[in-house]
Amino acid sequence: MTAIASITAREILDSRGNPTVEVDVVLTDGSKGRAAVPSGASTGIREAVELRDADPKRYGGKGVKKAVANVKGAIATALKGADATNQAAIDQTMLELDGTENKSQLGANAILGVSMAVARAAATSENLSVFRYLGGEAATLLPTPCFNILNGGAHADNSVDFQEYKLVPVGATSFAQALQMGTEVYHALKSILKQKGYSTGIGDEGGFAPDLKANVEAVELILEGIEKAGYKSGEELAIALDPATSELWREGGYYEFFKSDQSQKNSSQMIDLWESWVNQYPIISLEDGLGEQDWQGWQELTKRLGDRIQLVGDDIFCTNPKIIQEAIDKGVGNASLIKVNQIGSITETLAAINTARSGGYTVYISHRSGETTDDFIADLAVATMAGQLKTGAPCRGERVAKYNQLLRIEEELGNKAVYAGWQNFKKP
Ligand SMILES: C=C(OP(=O)(O)O)C(=O)O
Ligand SMILES: [Mg+2]
Repeated sequence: MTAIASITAREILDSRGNPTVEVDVVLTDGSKGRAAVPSGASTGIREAVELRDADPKRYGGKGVKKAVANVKGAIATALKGADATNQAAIDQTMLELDGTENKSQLGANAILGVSMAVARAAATSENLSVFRYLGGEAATLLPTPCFNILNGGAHADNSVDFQEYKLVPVGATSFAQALQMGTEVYHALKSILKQKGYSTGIGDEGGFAPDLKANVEAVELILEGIEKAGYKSGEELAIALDPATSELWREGGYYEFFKSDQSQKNSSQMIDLWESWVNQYPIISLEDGLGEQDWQGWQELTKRLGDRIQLVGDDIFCTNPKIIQEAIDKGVGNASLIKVNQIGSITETLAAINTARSGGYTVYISHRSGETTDDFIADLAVATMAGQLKTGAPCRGERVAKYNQLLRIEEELGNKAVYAGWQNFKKP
């Protein structure tokens, strides 16, 4: 047994300039683990609680001193001497100490920071990479990266209603090649935007954030970028979308395109829109195509498009095993996004993945729009053999930290490494 000797924490900044929690764990054999917690902007209503101080004099009420104090106080005391290699017991101790359904007592940001830092320290103690420590010998699958190269919605101050237009290098033969392909198209897109007189300023996840004339123009520009970079769309690179439509949902039960033309659509008109896009373009994955409030619409969407493309639940599932099970039972979606801070511990994240898989759903590991250079999710994607990961554009330090870690993992695996490519997707 390798016991926890000490746990400390501090308030640091994330990529949006908001405070977040960083945790340091030291074991009795001297092994260390550090982790930092991400933060979303377009959050699901049923996510675990991110504890913030609400003191308007510090960071506009966004400080995390309380969460930090909870790590240094109650959590550090409860876990001192605990076996760091028993992740399930570590996480269970924190859940019991918190005692709430949504982690509102200690904060999901406090609990998750410790959960990840303990896993890192335990991996170090066993002289293993994190992906190997969590995934064992079987963990050889490198995820297909989904590069969010055009940002809209809550992640950019532009005219685009939909949040993420992602490039998926399904036809690559290795992760390194996928990264190269995605990056080449990213640069090609930049020159196309410049040529057309659009801004090349970027949004929260490093994708470009131009003021386009229509939401669909983003898809067409990306297809142009693929061609300009010398690749074939639909074969070598395809498109994944996260319109994050919970943000567009209004009380009256309709969707409002409030950034572009103020037009409205009901649920079935939204499904028609997606169907027409899927008919026209090489779209292989659609996340939050309808809002978290629209379960009935989701059932219809799944009936209409579930055989053709991946339908990912993010806001609607919140990485919560109970909600994922409900979705499986009701025929809602066919894939689950997995965000560690939506549920707030590593053990529960793994449970969410197992639940999704038990219903035949694919799993898709994800960053948050507010990130740090912590690269834990790169290892998690390989450890769980998820086969797909999104962590923004191939640009900005906090995004490339994850992609670069996957290059290192691929190198460590050598000829055992397998690139997921098309594995989770249907060809358009
Ligand atoms: C990454 C996302 O954004 P956020 O972190 O803002 O929820 C998302 O919606 O998938
Ligand atoms: Mg999403």
